[in-house]
Amino acid sequence: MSQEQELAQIRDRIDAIDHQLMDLITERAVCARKIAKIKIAAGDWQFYRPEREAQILRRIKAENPGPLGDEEMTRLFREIMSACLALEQPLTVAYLGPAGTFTQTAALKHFGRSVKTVPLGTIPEIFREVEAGSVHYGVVPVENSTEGVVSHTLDSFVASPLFICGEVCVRIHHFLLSRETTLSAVNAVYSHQQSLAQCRGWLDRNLPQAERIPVASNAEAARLVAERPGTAAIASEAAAEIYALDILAKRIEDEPDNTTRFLIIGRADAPMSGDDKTSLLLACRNEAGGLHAMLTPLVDHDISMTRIESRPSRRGVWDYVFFVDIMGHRENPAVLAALEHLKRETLFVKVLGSYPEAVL
Ligand SMILES: C=C(O[C@@H]1C=C(C(=O)O)C=C[C@H]1O)C(=O)O
Repeated sequence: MSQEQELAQIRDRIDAIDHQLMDLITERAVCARKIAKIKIAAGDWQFYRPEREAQILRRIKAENPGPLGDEEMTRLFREIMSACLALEQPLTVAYLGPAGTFTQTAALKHFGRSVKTVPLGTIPEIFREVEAGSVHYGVVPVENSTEGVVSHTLDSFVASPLFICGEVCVRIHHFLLSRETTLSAVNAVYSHQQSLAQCRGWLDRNLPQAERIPVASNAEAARLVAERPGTAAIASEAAAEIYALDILAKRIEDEPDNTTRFLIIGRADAPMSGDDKTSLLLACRNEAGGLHAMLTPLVDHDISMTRIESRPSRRGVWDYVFFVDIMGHRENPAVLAALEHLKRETLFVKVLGSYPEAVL
């Protein structure tokens, strides 16, 4: 067989496979629609099921035979599920805008591209719109591996009735974007304060003369820079396209593993998926051994803590609340017992939500 004939044969096979794939995806979509009908008949308006989606993605990851990597395979299934869910109910998801922020990347990574993403200007606005029910979910950054906690997000939880129903991590790569074509023409760099901090070393070495100007978001920086000669923005690759800027330098973050964790907030948290986390807001007694008493119930019930953050409580000077993440769902017996124990040992305990551990 000539090389031409062999190629033609394999391409015929690919066409046949695509046809089969289309039939199967269609059959899957019809199933999702049937589920929607059953949900509606039962008066269940909870179309989006984060725990079910996490279970499906975990199974896909575990069963993936290769040669496609797990990340690629789960991404494809993420999009198929997103399209199926959109047939049941198109979700609206608010994120920290404008378009092109890493929070938008996080929203699309978590929900897939068949949702409608709604850019909002501030983190408190996202909380307000989700609370008001004008969007289904919100996505907010909570911590960065280089720069630590996003305090606006943690503080917003203190007075909010919302729950955390998911988490997603995004590897952050920063790009220097500008209308200028050389670094020497740049005399000011705009970005979100966290991004300026994440590229501090690179800026010190490559743009020591440029003023660093913090603005509300990276995408906002890109938007401003598009109008101002002599400036550059630190933002995502996506922002370069949206705001028609040139990329002056790629991947300028100081830490190559720079990752941001985002939370999905909604009016309810998630049922158990089998691999879950629970986020808590705790206040310990302001006395000797108070913090120890707060941690003992977790140790006693063999619960592993993945994070602890303290924030001023705003109730008095040197008074703190703690944001604690633990492994396990709040309905898990060991977690339930630990929560009961915690209620006795602390001033207050608020469960911010249980949710599937990030799969993607
Ligand atoms: C199909 C369902 O509804 C949604 C769509 C899913 C899917 O496409 O697999 C999974 C969970 C839900 O978000 C379901 O509840 O199973």
